[in-house]
Amino acid sequence: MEDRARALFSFGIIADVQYADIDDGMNYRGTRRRFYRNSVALLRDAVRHWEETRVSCVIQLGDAIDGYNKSRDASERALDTVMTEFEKSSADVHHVWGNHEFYNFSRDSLMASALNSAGRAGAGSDRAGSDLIADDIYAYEFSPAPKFRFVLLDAYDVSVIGRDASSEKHQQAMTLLQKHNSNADLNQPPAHEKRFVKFNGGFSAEQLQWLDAVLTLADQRQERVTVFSHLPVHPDATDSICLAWNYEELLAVLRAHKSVVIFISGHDHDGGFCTDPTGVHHVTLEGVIETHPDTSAFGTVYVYEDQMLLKGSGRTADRVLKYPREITVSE
Ligand SMILES: Nc1ncnc2c1ncn2[C@@H]1O[C@H](COP(=O)(O)OP(=O)(O)O)[C@@H](O)[C@H]1O
Repeated sequence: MEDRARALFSFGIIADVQYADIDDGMNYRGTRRRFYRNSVALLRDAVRHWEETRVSCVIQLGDAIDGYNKSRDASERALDTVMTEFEKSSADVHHVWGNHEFYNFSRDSLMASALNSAGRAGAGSDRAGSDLIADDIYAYEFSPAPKFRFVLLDAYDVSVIGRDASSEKHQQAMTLLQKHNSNADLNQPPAHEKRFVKFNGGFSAEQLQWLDAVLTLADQRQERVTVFSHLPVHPDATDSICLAWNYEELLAVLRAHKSVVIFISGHDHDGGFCTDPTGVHHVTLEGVIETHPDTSAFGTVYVYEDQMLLKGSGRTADRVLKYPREITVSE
């Protein structure tokens, strides 16, 4: 691997910590063990590593605490436990929201919680004060270093779990879900288009338009853009059940902009990776919750002029992520 000291900057990535103060269990299909209590210890190790590495920022890719906390009236306590570890980071931590955020909290309470990191975008954002794109859409962008831009997406913008039952977007999501899924239990996937389950969601037209505008500006400025979302959007980078509902629309926006270099998501605890024909790399990060206490699952990404190097820890693999296109002054 290239000399890491020469990197322009570096950042940490971690997904699906899903902490709960309960004994180990299994995933729904009974195929993977879940280490609910130990997951916070793996997070602690990751933060310690990033402190030593002196990363510029950390991106938490969603599902910070597990839905089990809700029924045990332990959501706030579990969130405090996880946040205590993130607070040990001297670098800013940016939080993406996943399905388990919505099992524990309403959208309004998330907006008012420590999981709303939009204020940390600061001067790097194009918007004064780094506002969200709308009062109720948790998506924002910022520049972690000159010529680089990070975009955090809200994959539960149109969803049943992420929207109040009385809202238009909830109705819209329910109509879409029931059109594709006729099961009585909407968490049970249909035979085809398995992604149409209640624990997934999608991006509104408003969010797609905003992303398109951010990427247009980034193209003009010749920036390199990395996009983060809880749900994966590339069928080759994940199990089909884990995809965002309207992943094709999101992919079309990414493919239309030469500034986009990497897309990073969580949700699929087994992880995944592919490179789109456009050259954009899609990384689905392994979930901490299904990671044995003896190992780990997180990444430290070293950013260079022409590529990023993902240095994986434990079951996360190392990857060389070459940028798809040269950027030249004449472009
Ligand atoms: N095949 C399925 N049929 C019915 N319910 C399911 C199925 N798979 C998952 N679920 C339920 O959907 C929710 C989310 O699934 P889970 O595996 O916990 O997601 P995550 O990977 O985000 O933790 C849970 O309440 C789980 O019990």
